[in-house]
Amino acid sequence: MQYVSTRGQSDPLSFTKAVATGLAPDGGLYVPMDLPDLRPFLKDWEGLGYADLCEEFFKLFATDLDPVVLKQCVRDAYLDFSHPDTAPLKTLEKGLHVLELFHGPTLAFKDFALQLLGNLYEAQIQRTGNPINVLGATSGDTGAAAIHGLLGKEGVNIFILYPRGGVSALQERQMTCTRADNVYAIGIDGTFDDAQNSIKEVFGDLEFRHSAHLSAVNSINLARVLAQCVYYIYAFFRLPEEERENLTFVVPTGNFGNVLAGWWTQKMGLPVKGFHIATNQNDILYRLFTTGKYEVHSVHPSSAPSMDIQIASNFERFLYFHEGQDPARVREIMSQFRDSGQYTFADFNRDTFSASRATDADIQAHIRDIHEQYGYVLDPHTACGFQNLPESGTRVVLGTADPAKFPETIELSIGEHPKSPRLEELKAIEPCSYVLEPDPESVKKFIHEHITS
Ligand SMILES: Cc1ncc(COP(=O)(O)O)c(C=O)c1O
Ligand SMILES: N[C@@H](CCOP(=O)(O)O)C(=O)O
Repeated sequence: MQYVSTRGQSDPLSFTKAVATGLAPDGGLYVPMDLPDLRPFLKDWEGLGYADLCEEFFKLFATDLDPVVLKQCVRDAYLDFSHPDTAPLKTLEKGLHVLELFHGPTLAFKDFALQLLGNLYEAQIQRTGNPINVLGATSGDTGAAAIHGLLGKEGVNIFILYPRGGVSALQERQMTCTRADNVYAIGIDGTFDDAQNSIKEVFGDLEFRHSAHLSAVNSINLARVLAQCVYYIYAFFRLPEEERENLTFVVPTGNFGNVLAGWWTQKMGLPVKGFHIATNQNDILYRLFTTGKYEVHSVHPSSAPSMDIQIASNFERFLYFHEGQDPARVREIMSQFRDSGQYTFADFNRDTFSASRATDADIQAHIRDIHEQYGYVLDPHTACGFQNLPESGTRVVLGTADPAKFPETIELSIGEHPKSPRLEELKAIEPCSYVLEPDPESVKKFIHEHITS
């Protein structure tokens, strides 16, 4: 399987090369040259455990990776998940389920891909003999999961930029209380978008990228999106047969990586009716999917802070398919968007997507209502999924984080203060963090100083 850039001006690469490269040299994102047809495999995959399913899925994509290495990477990735089902489906009532994706080591759905990516990077280091320096931007969860996925691995430094004051206190502790001397959690005065733009520019400096052996952990990295495809297939098989028709996945959305992964599985033949994009008050994707206009507004901090994002990087992967896999069109649209902060589609095809936006008041109301109705506690991101929930068919809401990461909002909503032992133990550790301007030159200087010292 080969991977091409959405902007069409970089050479196609194999899986291992595309994963190692992260952002394509032309600034685009890697996508499979062709999405494979999963339908011939689905019957055999039903009943597989999570790791086995993940391995079978990746065999179709990681075609240049030694199958023994792939097996080991996948096996190890899901060992530290605390639930025997890895991604359990919690039924609230017939036709309404929460897919709990927060039983991994950092209590958010990012663990599904980042534990695996950490192992793929370790295998890369062993294969090439080169160290890697990982650079990422986070609004809270990616940073924690990336750090955990790479902690203790030989030959790795981890640089994570996050908005100071823009992540929850416990998310910040997950990044700053590691006691590891190869982890650099860097607070910036700016938004997640500023951090993401800045690291994209750093990756765009190809000379620096190569000399510093930089690797990406955000969902610009193809392996992230592929790993996130697996739980949609797994969830489908966990539904009773009569609930598999008319299935909508409801996906709390920020950087568009999670819902894109689901949409790809549908394009590959998983029989899903549609996807519901659930944003918080930072609603660029809601506005796009309801009006056809993609326009940046400023970010307003919300009680679902990991989704305080305006410039959704995986929108470009959707755009590539929306524009008939025409990289020239992608370049034209992305360039206009970059210059003016907006793009209006004359003929926007929203495919099988619907969308909603939730304010902070809505988030609290959903946490309260679902608790009252079902005795179930939602985290604030998952709560966004209950806004304008599609009324018919089967709805599977993706539970993207453990409520214990956001105890203040839960307390305000239902008067309970959820706790998790994994988070409580961080409170005894002295945090270690750095502060930087979110400009690419400062980031490069910081990385250079710390990898050469
Ligand atoms: C808890 C949580 N929910 C939802 C999202 C949205 O996922 P995505 O950025 O892939 O759209 C994120 C991160 O963005 C998150 O951390
Ligand atoms: N919500 C994310 C934002 C980064 O998204 P990614 O999927 O591109 O890594 C976070 O928690 O950091």
